[in-house]
Amino acid sequence: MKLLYSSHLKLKVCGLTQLSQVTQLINWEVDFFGFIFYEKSPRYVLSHLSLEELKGINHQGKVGVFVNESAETIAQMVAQADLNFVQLHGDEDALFVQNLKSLLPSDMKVIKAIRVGKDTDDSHLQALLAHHKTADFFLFDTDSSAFGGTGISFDWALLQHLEIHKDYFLSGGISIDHIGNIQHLKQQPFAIDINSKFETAPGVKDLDKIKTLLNIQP
Ligand SMILES: O=C(O)c1ccccc1N[C@@H]1O[C@H](COP(=O)(O)O)[C@@H](O)[C@H]1O
Repeated sequence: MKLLYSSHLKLKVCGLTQLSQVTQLINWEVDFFGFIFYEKSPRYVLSHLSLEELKGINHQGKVGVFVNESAETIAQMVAQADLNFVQLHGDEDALFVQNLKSLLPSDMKVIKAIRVGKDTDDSHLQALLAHHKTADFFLFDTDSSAFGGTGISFDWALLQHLEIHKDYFLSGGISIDHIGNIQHLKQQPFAIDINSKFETAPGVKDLDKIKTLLNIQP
């Protein structure tokens, strides 16, 4: 999929709840599909789709998003929905990730969300990255009491001073309006993660808007 100025930048569409939309996005060669397994989210996927329906989605980029869920439940959901990636969006620590990985298939990738708050500084962020060095990917998002899906961006300037040493997803209120600023980042994201800014209602994606994004030229 060609996105923005770079043919390497991948796209994750998160918070999906409708099979027809997933099918359309697969046809448009979107790379990753995020399903929220957090009951308090308005995008809680199991209110709309069964594990069987999720399993039936034929794609290698299925991401389950979990918030402070037990490792055993995550492993169960991974097996039953045939997920390819686990995104940990809560307060999970490195020990939790290690234990979780021991329960998951060996090719399973873990994305650790690093939530950036108003008072987060460089040294705190750098320490968090060091702590989570066993995760396969980082995902930077805005901190909030809802954990995610707020549509609020954090100050990307904070990333400029970090040594990230890992592929990362850029997230948090990403919209068409400021997406062009990504090109100024020192370490380019592996993927951008879009969610609430591309919706008509929580969990219902605005496919016209996503199409516009996919057609953006440098
Ligand atoms: O979308 C949610 O409801 C959600 C709830 C709890 C944790 C994560 C959630 N979504 C993730 O939040 C980010 C940012 O979303 P937004 O662009 O700010 O709306 C995205 O990575 C989703 O994976």
